[in-house]
Amino acid sequence: MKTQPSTPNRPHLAVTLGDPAGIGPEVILKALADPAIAQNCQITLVGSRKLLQGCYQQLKSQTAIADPEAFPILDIDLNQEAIALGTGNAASGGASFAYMQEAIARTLAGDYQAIVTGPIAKTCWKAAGHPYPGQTELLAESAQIKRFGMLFVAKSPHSHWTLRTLLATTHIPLRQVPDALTPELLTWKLDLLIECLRQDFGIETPRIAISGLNPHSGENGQLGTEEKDWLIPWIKQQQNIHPQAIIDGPIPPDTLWVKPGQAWFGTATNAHDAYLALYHDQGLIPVKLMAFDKAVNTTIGLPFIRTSPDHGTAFDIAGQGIADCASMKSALWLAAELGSQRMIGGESKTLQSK
Ligand SMILES: NC(=O)C1=CN([C@@H]2O[C@H](COP(=O)(O)OP(=O)(O)OC[C@H]3O[C@@H](n4cnc5c(N)ncnc54)[C@H](O)[C@@H]3O)[C@@H](O)[C@H]2O)C=CC1
Ligand SMILES: NCC(=O)COP(=O)(O)O
Repeated sequence: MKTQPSTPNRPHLAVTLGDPAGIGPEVILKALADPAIAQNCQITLVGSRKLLQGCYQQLKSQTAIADPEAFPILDIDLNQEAIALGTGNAASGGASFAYMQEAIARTLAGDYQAIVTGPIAKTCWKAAGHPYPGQTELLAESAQIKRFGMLFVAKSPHSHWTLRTLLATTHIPLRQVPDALTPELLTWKLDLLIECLRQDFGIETPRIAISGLNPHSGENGQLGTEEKDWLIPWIKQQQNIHPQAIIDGPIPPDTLWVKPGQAWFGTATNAHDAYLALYHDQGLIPVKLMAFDKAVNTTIGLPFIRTSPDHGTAFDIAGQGIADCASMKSALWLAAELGSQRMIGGESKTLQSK
């Protein structure tokens, strides 16, 4: 295994390949073709060396792609013959699960400051006998953390404004959402968000917008009662508990995204520092509309940094060389930035040559 020089404040990132039948290896090697990334952090690739080599050899004549041998590789070569690009199955799910287990164990042992994960398919994990809703839940369980959150971070290339969206509930059926949403759940999600904004983004006096659940936030109970019954009183209570913050809401879910949309394109300057969406698609439809090629999925509440691109395994285009690596690049940048910040234990620091 080759090693890279260890430089102060240059965090060490474990980068898992994700599902080997998907676009994870391709977007990772494409992203690492930008030399600025490795200037700001140390990278160890976690996954099959053979697969990385195959990806590199296949694509090197048609696109800018890094030679995987330029990085240390934790080689995990599982069931290679049963894995076919574009077809996720139990073998590919078992492999991506093993990559994650290795990265998590070594990160918990102190080898890495951050894990950047390639996308996995939940169905393939299930087929391999690992029925987790996602990587987020595996990370939290392994770190023995009960309170964690899925926060999407995207920096606008138009205005440089940063969109931050926390999901209050994540991978559960829509039908279960109203019952899962409770004042207790929202209280600790909001606490996590406020702490993350302070620690990782240097925002001591955050402005946070909270979505309603029902159309028009229930229209005073006529279109749904959750807002009237508990969400409005809960927000008032939280405003008293967090006097340093401004907590707005419940904002009708359709209009909540107008201001961030304008801020993204540079036509508004007074958008909030973060948005709390009550369920997966309420938050991720606007995030992906604005920033599919930019957004980073981060897990907050863990004892280490975790980032990931916002997209999935894209089995439909795997092996074609056409996958866009921009979201993976953003995930690597953000992990390096947050890692170096936490290492110096200080204020927000923006990396060079971004
Ligand atoms: N962080 C993670 O591990 C995530 C995993 N997934 C998983 O991915 C699998 C597939 O999910 P889908 O809903 O189909 O979402 P997807 O993001 O994999 O694909 C949706 C569409 O976007 C395209 N696309 C995705 N990433 C792209 C890229 N980098 N460049 C160009 N085109 C790209 C795909 O070709 C497809 O047409 C599921 O099993 C899901 O669980 C989904 C989201 C995140
Ligand atoms: N839609 C977001 C998503 O699927 C993220 O999943 P994971 O990071 O928990 O694997």
